[in-house]
Amino acid sequence: MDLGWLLWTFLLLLLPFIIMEISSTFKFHFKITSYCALCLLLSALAAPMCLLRNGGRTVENMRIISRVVRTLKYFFGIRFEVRGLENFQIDGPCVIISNHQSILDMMGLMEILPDRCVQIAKKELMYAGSVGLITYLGGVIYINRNRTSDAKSIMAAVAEAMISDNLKVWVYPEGTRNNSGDLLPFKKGAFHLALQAQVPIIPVVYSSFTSFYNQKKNLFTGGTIKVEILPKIDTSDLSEKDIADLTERCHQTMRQVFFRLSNKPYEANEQSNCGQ
Ligand SMILES: CCCCCCCCCCCCCC(=O)SCCNC(=O)CCNC(=O)[C@H](O)C(C)(C)COP(=O)(O)OP(=O)(O)OC[C@H]1O[C@@H](n2cnc3c(N)ncnc32)[C@H](O)[C@@H]1OP(=O)(O)O
Ligand SMILES: CCCCCCCC/C=C\CCCCCCCC(=O)OC[C@@H](O)COP(=O)(O)O
Repeated sequence: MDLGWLLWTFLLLLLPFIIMEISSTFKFHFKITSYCALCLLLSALAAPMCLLRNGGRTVENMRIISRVVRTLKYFFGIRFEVRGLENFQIDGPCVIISNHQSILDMMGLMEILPDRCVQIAKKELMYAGSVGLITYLGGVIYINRNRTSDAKSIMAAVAEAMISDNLKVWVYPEGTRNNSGDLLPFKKGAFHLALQAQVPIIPVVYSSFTSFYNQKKNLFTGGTIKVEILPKIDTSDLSEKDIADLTERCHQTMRQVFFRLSNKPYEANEQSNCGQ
């Protein structure tokens, strides 16, 4: 057999794998594009409802937004198993911290969002068309992650608003999306905020998406997300010097729960979270 035939046979054998790869890449991008398109569409539908009902930018709009966003999961075969909802039943403000894996997190966020709760988001989200508009109408607080001093002064103002307006604030302490199957070290903003406002912290953990959503493997199928709302952590006896410790404690607790919910054996983390 000459070399040409050998090459053609080899290519022919590879063809099914090439087709499978192209079709899975296509399917993945199609699903992600549909997700973004649906977010834009639902936001465009929710915006007039918010304006008609509440007139402008207010946390009250979050009720409408969460009801609308909760329909998204049916399009993508996502189910939620929620435990610990009773831990949200506290009077007054608190800081809620949770892990952040992907843009799909908006479904998990809205699935359990308590009343009078706004989120901290990167300012770039403001420019995401109708999604930006709906975040503005819902009272989302924007921060510039490239300017620590600006972010800090905004957080200080948020601490005051939490008390005066009885707000809960949802922060992703990893500071960015992370779909690695582990938690990133936590930034300290959420913990400063809780101490400045003298309010408790409620950790929320979502199980790993990697079995049904993985950008690197072009994987996006339906799946079940386990969610656990943990008991509140009191901060009333703590001061600035305890922040590193508190951050580390929350990180460790959430990491343990994350591994348990994701059915993965717990791997002790040698690296300290402090000073990150
Ligand atoms: C249908 C469509 C859907 C609709 C969806 C609607 C909902 C939308 C939901 C949207 C969801 C969107 C989700 C998203 O967009 S996630 C991305 C945006 N969110 C975040 O980044 C939140 C988490 N980040 C932080 O908390 C950071 O700490 C910030 C951003 C505040 C600063 O980060 P930075 O990297 O710049 O600095 P650093 O953390 O290394 O800290 C540096 C030093 O400063 C000290 N320090 C920090 N903070 C404070 C403070 N407050 N007072 C006094 N000091 C403070 C700190 O101790 C440290 O000092 P030292 O300890 O080393 O000495
Ligand atoms: C006319 C302008 C049109 C702009 C179109 C923009 C398209 C965007 C459309 C839909 C996006 C739906 C996503 C829902 C909200 C996702 C919030 C989110 O997850 O933000 C990521 C942020 O937490 C962390 O960002 P990085 O991981 O640091 O990066």
